[in-house]
Amino acid sequence: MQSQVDHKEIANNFPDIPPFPDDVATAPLLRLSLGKLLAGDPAEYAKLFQASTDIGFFYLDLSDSEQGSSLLGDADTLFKLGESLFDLSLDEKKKYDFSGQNSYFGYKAQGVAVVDKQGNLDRNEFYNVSKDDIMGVSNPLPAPGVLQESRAQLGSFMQGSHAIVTLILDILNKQLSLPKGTLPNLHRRQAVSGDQVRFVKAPPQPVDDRRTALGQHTDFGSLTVLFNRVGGLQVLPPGADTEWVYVRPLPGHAIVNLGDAMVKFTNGLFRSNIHRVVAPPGLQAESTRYSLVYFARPEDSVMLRRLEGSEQIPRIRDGQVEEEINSKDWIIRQAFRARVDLVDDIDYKSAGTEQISMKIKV
Ligand SMILES: O=C(O)CCC(=O)C(=O)O
Ligand SMILES: [Fe+2]
Repeated sequence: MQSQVDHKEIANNFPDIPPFPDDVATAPLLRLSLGKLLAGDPAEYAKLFQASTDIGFFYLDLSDSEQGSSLLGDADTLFKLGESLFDLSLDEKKKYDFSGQNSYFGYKAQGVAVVDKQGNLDRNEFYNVSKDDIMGVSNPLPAPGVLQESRAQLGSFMQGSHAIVTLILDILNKQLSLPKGTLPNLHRRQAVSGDQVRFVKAPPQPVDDRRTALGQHTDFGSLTVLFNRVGGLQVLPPGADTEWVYVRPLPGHAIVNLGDAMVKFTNGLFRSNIHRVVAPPGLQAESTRYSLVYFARPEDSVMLRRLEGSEQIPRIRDGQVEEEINSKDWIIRQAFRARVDLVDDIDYKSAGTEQISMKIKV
């Protein structure tokens, strides 16, 4: 199993946020250094590969390189922007709900998705901003003034996040001995894709009714770069009879996880781990939880199937059938599967690629 994060070397908690409790079970995620990855450190490359196959989640220390520090600064700016964005009235925000037009960009109100088998509804709101819109790859969508005024900041955050995604894809490409550029070339920044920034807000929950805020899921793209300050994110580690454990937010770090596309590209060698968001633990339960995400997804037309050209990627087994689906269709299907307002056949539990990930039974 992986080494425990050493909390002593690094700041334990975020200023102005109640401490994350020490008495809850946390995921022993590997902690990688962006500085070392940028420097081409072989041991760090090996850790990246291990994290990608074992659990598909890791911490990335952004504080030890200029590139990372600049992204941390952009994330700070967007956390503030997220607060003003969600402070708009519900009527105003609902003007930017484009789900009726089969688009996952824009606003998602609280309480539209089923989170568990009892049929309880979600307890968080989202705003998804398209990378293509901000980068000028597609026509701009209507957006509230606070976002219109912040296009430069959004662009800077997207560029910084995408650069990290490209670095990680490039390293994994090398580790897999795939033909040069295979993975990065499926995720070009100027190509049409479902890449997006997501702002998330979850209000404190009533003391006697604390429930799942965001239902269990695997991310459906390639790589997710997540900024958390208040706890609540949980992962279900691989293996039989495992239990949900928290991912402790670490100052100066992003939480990075692999999505379904990486599982499909590697026929189950890499893992897209199931996760969810519950009420924050301990004293943090009284806090409003904001989080900030960059989702990198394959370009829209990319078919989500095993990549050719690597001996390390397991072959398609006899009788195994690969679904014929491109990135765009996969994302729409997964994004809307639990929406009471959009689909008749609710699938709250969709395991994404769990069935082809090699190390778990759900
Ligand atoms: O808010 C978080 O910490 C996680 C959000 C998440 O998993 C998602 O939006 O896919
Ligand atoms: Fe997620």
